[in-house]
This record gives sequence, C-alpha cells and structure tokens, in this order.
Amino acid sequence: MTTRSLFLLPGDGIGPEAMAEVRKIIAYMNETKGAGFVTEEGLVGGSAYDAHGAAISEADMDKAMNADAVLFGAVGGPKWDAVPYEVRPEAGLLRLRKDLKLFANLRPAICYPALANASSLKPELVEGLDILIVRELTGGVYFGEPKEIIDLGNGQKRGIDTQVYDTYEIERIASVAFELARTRNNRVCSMEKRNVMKSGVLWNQVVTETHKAKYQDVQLEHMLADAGGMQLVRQPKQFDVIVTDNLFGDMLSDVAAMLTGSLGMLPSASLGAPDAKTGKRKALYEPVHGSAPDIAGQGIANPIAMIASFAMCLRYSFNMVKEADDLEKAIANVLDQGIRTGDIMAEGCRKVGTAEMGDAILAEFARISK
Ligand SMILES: NC(=O)C1=CN([C@@H]2O[C@H](COP(=O)(O)OP(=O)(O)OC[C@H]3O[C@@H](n4cnc5c(N)ncnc54)[C@H](O)[C@@H]3O)[C@@H](O)[C@H]2O)C=CC1
Ligand SMILES: CC(C)CC(=O)C(=O)O
Ligand SMILES: [Mg+2]
Repeated sequence: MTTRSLFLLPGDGIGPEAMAEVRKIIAYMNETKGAGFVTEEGLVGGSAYDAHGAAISEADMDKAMNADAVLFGAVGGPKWDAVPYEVRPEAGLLRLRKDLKLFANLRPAICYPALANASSLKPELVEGLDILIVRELTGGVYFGEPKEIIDLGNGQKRGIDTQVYDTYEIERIASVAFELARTRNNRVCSMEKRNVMKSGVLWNQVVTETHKAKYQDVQLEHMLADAGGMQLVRQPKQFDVIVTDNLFGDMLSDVAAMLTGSLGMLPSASLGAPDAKTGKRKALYEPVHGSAPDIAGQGIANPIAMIASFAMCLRYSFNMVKEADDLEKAIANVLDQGIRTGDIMAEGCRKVGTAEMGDAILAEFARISK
C-alpha cells in the first residue's frame, strides 16, 4: 500500500483547534479510502519555546525535512511577546520556510457564492472572485541582512531591515506565476515599488525578461504595489494571478482575505523546487491567518482555511485531484447549507463552532466522495 507521510505542526492559539478538524478528515480517508497517511506531530512556535526554549527543535526540523508534506496551524500570541526576538514563535515558521527552501507561496482568494454577502465589499464586486496571489517566500526584507537595531550613542537607536532580491529568486517565482496562469485565465499582474526601491526596479526587469523569454502567450501587467492594494478593493475581479515579493505578498493576501469574507477562509501552499531526480517538491500547507489570540480556546475559530490548506496538500503533494476537488466542494456545499462560524455569520444562517463546522464538512465530503 502507498504510504504518505504527513508532519503536523498545530502550533499556538487557534492552530491546534483548526488542525483537529483536519485530523478527522485524515482519519476518515485512512479508514474508508485506504489513503495510507502516516502522521507524526511536533511542536512549533510558542508551544515549542515553552517545551525546548526554541521556536522549533532540531528533531522536529528533521521530521519536517523528511515528510512528504507538512501541515502547519499557526504560531504566536501575547504570552510570548517578551521572549528574545531570535526564538519568538514566528521564527519557527520562518526557519521552516527558509530551510525547506519553500520559495513559492500560493494564496488563492476565492469568494464562495454563499459568502458574497460576508465580504466587507459590495457582493457584486466579489461574487465569483477567484484570484491567486503568488508570494515569494524565502527572500526579501524578511531575511535580508543586516537586520538589527543599533545604538547610535546619542540617545537614538536605528532599526534596520534589508530588502534583497537576486535575479534567480525573481525569475523562479515569476516562472511559477506564469506556469500557474496558463492553467487559469492566462493573466499575471506583477506588483513591486520600482518608483522607490532598487529591488523593485530589478523585480520589474526580471519579470519582464522572464515573460519575454518563455511566457509571451501569457498576458503580463505591472502595477505599483500600493496601487495594487487599492485596485484589490476597488475592482478585485480584474486580477487572475498576482506575483509579488515576500512583504507585499503578506500584506496583499490579508487584504484579499477580506474579499472572501474572512481571514478564516484563506488557505495557502508553500512549495519548493521539484527534486531533480524524483520530481517531488518539499511542501508546507498553512492557513493565511495567525493564531487569533482574541478568540483562541473558545472553540469558535473558522477551520475552513486549515481544511482548504489540506485540500491544497492533496492536490499539490499527492496528486489526489478528485479528493481535493471533493473536499473543496464539500466546503462550498456546507456554506450553501447556511452553516457558518461567527466570522462569516449572516442573517438566516446557523451559527456553529469549530468542531461542528469541521464535522459538517467531513459529513459532506463523505457523502460526495462515496
Ligand atoms: N502563519 C502564522 O502562524 C501567522 C502568525 N501570526 C501571528 O499570530 C498572532 C496574532 O496576529 P494577528 O495580527 O491578530 O492576526 P490573526 O490572523 O491571528 O488574527 C486577525 C483577526 O482575524 C481573526 N481570525 C483569524 N483567523 C481566524 C479564523 N480562522 N476564524 C475566525 N477569525 C479569525 C482573529 O480573531 C483576529 O480578529 C501574532 O503573534 C502574529 O505574529 C500572524 C499571521 C500569520
Ligand atoms: C511569519 C509570519 C507570522 C508572517 C505572516 O504574517 C505570514 O506569513 O502570513
Ligand atoms: Mg500574514
């Protein structure tokens, strides 16, 4: 029997609550479909810091390296506000991204028909929305050196972060965006700030050259990232694929989340390059949202972003396309039935907690995938 190894890192806050709902789906697929998932669990973020004094242990890094895919919940929270910067919860996630070389972060923003009214935008602006943000994930200001606070000795300090991009980093993320556009509506919009940033000038040049060399069949547009943010809330359906750097991608995908109704709706896949011999990619799947300390521990978080991240895992790591489609359809059907967590609640709908939403999606998945 095929075995498929999954390393689960639930993390902090609502991370474990959302992961519990994915665990049920994994168990169901193993029991009824012989999916052969073999799971291991580890600690990341504040929970790892509390246990080991580090945001992820070396043993868990090894397991992440060797798994077919990593499922990640969320990290962080006020409890760890005062821990040293190097071991803060978020450092665990950044290390996973960097060491597993997960340079391509795919963040689809899809507005399910039943949720057009849940967005803060007018329903006609978001109905049928289906955009894909392709965020560069292992470079830019998140990782550039120097990164420090220096004492200027005159009562002043200076905080320094450095935005760095090399040609190869821009070329490979642009190629991912162009390839994905070919499977969708064949349009890419590249966002940077070439008017104020040298890295933006290079980004623009390299995307243009990559397009010219290999992807002239795809329609390419360039937009300054601030204007891009404005266009995302003015007329979001103008976009198909957006490709952008690490920081702008982080911000623009949180903006895009609200087009879909809630940050609790947005999944993501973080992918490495295919291995030259096996063609397999290292991969980590995580919701776009964080640990939501304001609602953690109450059983009310929306698990859809986490469940939809698992659907992306089925699609991208295991080529289980039918199962991924069925799981995404199950999410859509449950929303059509008017079942809602608090963040996407609307008049006439039935308000449920995290576990009930997970159960409803699993029941619907079981029904349609029989
Ligand atoms: N990938 C990760 O692990 C990320 C971690 N963080 C960390 O999370 C902590 C909290 O950050 P915030 O800025 O508050 O962002 P957040 O994404 O945790 O929460 C923002 C708002 O969205 C709501 N929300 C988020 N996910 C939800 C869900 N599934 N269901 C219902 N409501 C949901 C929260 O209740 C909150 O009001 C910080 O420590 C931050 O560094 C933030 C973003 C990503
Ligand atoms: C390291 C993360 C907390 C940064 C973030 O907000 C994200 O990647 O979405
Ligand atoms: Mg973010």
